[in-house]
Amino acid sequence: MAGTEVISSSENNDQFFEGVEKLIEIWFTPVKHADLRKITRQQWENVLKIVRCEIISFTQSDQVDAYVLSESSMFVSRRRWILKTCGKTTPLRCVRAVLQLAQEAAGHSRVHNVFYSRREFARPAAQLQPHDNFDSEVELLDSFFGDGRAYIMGPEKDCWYLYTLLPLEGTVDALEKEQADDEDISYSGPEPDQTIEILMSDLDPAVMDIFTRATSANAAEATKASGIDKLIPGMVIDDYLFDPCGYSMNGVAKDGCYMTIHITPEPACSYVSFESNVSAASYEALLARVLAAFRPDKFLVTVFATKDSPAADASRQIKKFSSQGVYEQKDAQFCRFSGYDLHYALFAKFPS
Ligand SMILES: C[S@+](CC[C@H](N)C(=O)[O-])C[C@H]1O[C@@H](n2cnc3c(N)ncnc32)[C@H](O)[C@@H]1O
Repeated sequence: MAGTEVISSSENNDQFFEGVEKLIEIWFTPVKHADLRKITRQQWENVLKIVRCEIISFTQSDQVDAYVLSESSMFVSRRRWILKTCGKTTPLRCVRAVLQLAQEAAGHSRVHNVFYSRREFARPAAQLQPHDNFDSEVELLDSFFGDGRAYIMGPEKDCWYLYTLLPLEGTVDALEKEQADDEDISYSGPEPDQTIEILMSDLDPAVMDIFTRATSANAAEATKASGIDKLIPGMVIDDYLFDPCGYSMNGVAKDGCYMTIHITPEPACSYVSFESNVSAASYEALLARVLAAFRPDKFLVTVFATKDSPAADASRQIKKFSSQGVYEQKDAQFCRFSGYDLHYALFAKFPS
């Protein structure tokens, strides 16, 4: 597919694929009748050409349209757009086109907030501009959004980059209220929101085998054998098994929650990402289930939660998570943004 480049390593002839994704999430200020789902599939296909990837599957709930892509996933809801792409894709190159479509086709002209994040790539120099370094990514984001802030968390090789807007405390709510009054929508305050992401590397080869065509006949078989279907109950699953290996899935629930998992099983570069906006008072059990399913040697976890989210405390608990002595916490950081708290933590298996 357009963005797929499997590079051969000259050292050991192992196949290399950059599983690490770039993740962009844009929230628009609510406007009566505005809805990003008015953007047609053909229009999204044109946008994704700029990114160098394609739509391979689609599912939806009442609140969210979920696309499995040749390189990861896209989620579209009334006022939130999420694009997560791996390999050598170029998601930031399509932002201008998305902002234009949001205005012209969906009725959204005001950006409420933006989150762009990614882990350090296994091979940063192999990325295409602007993704070959964070400074260029920030420069491009600033050219769209103006008042962004950039953060780098964690130690150099395992660091996690984040760009977000930093409206003054209270401004976002005031803007939303003002907009709601103008539009005659009853304003019920900012929506509680939360996202947990678990980015895992150096995974158990026996688990990774499940995500090859040699072991699993199809995606549904891999989903069941790995226990992915049991991670979060009530999800309608749309899964895809690549040939000869590789796996992607989106899950959508009736209440609007989503989950998404992407797997690069090649032994030289094994990588799995898990993400969901499911709300929970504690993420400890979910994290334990994800780790038991994939058995990574190393993982980093991030939790964003608004102050009124049931997960507001869950993000603090991540700091204490130790998984019965299997993992050691290597680093932890905390940031307070307007309306959101963010926790980042890095874990590695205790040496056996
Ligand atoms: C799209 S998937 C999931 C990537 C994800 N970001 C992750 O967490 O690793 C990538 C895996 O599928 C494999 N693959 C096979 N055919 C592919 C294709 N046509 N496009 C993208 N990946 C493909 C890659 O080698 C890799 O193992």
